[in-house]
Amino acid sequence: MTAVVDATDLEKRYGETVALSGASLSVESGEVFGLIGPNGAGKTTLVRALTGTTEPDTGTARILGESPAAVDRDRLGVLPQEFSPPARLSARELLSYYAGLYDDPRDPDDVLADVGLVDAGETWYEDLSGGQQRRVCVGSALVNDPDLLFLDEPTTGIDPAGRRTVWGLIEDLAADGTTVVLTTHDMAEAERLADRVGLLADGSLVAQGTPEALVRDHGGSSRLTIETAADPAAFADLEYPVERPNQGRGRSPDSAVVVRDVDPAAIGTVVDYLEARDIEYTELSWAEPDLEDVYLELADTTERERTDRLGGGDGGTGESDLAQAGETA
Ligand SMILES: Nc1ncnc2c1ncn2[C@@H]1O[C@H](COP(=O)(O)OP(=O)(O)OP(=O)(O)O)[C@@H](O)[C@H]1O
Repeated sequence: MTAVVDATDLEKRYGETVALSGASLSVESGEVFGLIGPNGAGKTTLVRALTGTTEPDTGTARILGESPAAVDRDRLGVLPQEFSPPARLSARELLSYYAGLYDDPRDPDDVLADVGLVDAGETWYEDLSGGQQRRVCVGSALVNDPDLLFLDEPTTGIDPAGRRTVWGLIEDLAADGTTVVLTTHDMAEAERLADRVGLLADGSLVAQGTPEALVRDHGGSSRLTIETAADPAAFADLEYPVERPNQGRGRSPDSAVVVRDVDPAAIGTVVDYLEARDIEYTELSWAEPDLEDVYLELADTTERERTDRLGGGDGGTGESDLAQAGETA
């Protein structure tokens, strides 16, 4: 297979801020590569360095076999995170306008249909909803039928049905051989669309792999979540590890405990334990580890490392985890 995106040791500073600190990645032809990571990790800067809109301080980047600034724009599609097209053009006019910039564009009406906006074709951009606007922007990155497509948070602000339209579109593009690099904060999106996922933290890729491999290597064990006001200390005699849920999962840590590593067949023993000790609970739910667990674990580990490096840490325990993650990358 041919590497369509090939970046080695990219570094980029903005004054004192280190946006990229040795980011390397390679994306093969026809792959969908998902880039995930916390706010400020460097995802947009990496996309900008790979698409020729910013120059890295050091390191090398090649896309479609050329330097990003030299690549034939007819072969490249880019949806930036911030994109504000002229407000007083209709959705159809905007797509026609962008189509006119290329030698052999797609029919704008087909693109309008692809992004699910046929009925809103005559509406001015400024009168579209936020999600519809984003869909027009996605369409504008597709009008030249690119071989390589960068989508920086394509579905932000799009409702669940619209998100599925965009997901289907990306799947169809990938099936036709388009190489896609996608940044997202939506772990379900990364897990569903990406052949491989790279986790960027603190300016470098700390782990890369298929979603399955990342979950296997870094996702930890299964979670049995018990909605209860009881303190984890009440579970001291339970034979499984017990912890508070991570706040990244949108739960108040005081309203639940998580029991790790319980086989589904053994859930009954945990229920017996709760009942024998009169521990009140409202709900039990069991889940396999997923990409969100990987994200929370590795992003948290990197943050602890960074804080320790800056001398403000509490001696966190993530060193060995990060070393392991580095080996994966
Ligand atoms: N043009 C710029 N000038 C100064 N600092 C910048 C610039 N662009 C990015 N940065 C800084 O570089 C770091 C990385 O930013 P970047 O936008 O690449 O992160 P990100 O991972 O895309 O974040 P988010 O998930 O919030 O979009 C941040 O600290 C940001 O403030």
